[in-house]
Amino acid sequence: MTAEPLLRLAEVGMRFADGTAALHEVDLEVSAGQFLAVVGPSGCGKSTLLRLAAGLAKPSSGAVLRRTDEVAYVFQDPALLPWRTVRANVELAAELRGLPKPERRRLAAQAIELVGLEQFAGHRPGALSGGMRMRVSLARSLTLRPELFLFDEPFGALDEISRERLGDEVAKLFGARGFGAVFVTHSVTEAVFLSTRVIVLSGRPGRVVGDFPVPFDYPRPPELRFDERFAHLAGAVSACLRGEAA
Ligand SMILES: Nc1ncnc2c1ncn2[C@@H]1O[C@H](COP(=O)(O)OP(=O)(O)OP(=O)(O)O)[C@@H](O)[C@H]1O
Repeated sequence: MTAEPLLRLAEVGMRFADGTAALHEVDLEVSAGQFLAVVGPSGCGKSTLLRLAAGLAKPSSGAVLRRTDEVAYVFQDPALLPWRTVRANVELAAELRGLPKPERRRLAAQAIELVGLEQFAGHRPGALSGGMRMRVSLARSLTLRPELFLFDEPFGALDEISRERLGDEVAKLFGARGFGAVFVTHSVTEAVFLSTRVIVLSGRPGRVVGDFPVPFDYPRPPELRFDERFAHLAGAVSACLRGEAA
């Protein structure tokens, strides 16, 4: 199986105009059905890496090759319109694409069901918890059936329980849809729980210092987080992040 990768970064370096070097010779690949988690110290260039992957910036050296335009970018701010209901917010992406109303409705209803918000479809964002708002944001990106998801620390502002629940949701969606994903996080547990592979970046300029395949099958039960093999792998990723030899 040699599926053409959806995204490939080849020896990517990034140096900003002010001289700040953010990334150094980063190589990575993501194909459909691969969920790549990226961890690294603060300021090591993780968001920069996602911006390059999305085509929002050009690398100063190396190449970014993306085989799809069907990309969803999910970040910490759910960016919902407060005056619109959950349903109307979820419909927004399809609306901006110019899809006819019945099609938008259908896609939105499907996505709302996928993230378990059916009972709240008529509510406005102000009446929802932070975790629920994030679910609305996820549902909105799901309507366009993206091939590649780019997540920039999407659950960083949530409490631990909401964060784990959303992690469970994302793992479920990935198991069902099999998109390609790059997920930036500060949480090693989140990285291991969600991904098929964890990449560890060094301090700035970020370069790949660890690459850990994650062997657990999907669907992943929440209790996996307490499994001994899980703890062992998370421990190895943490040690790498702290700069200890594996
Ligand atoms: N447009 C820019 N011009 C100059 N420097 C920048 C620019 N954007 C980012 N940087 C710097 O590049 C480095 C990497 O930033 P980036 O936001 O990618 O890091 P990060 O790993 O996502 O950080 P965090 O984990 O804290 O969110 C930082 O030192 C940042 O200050």
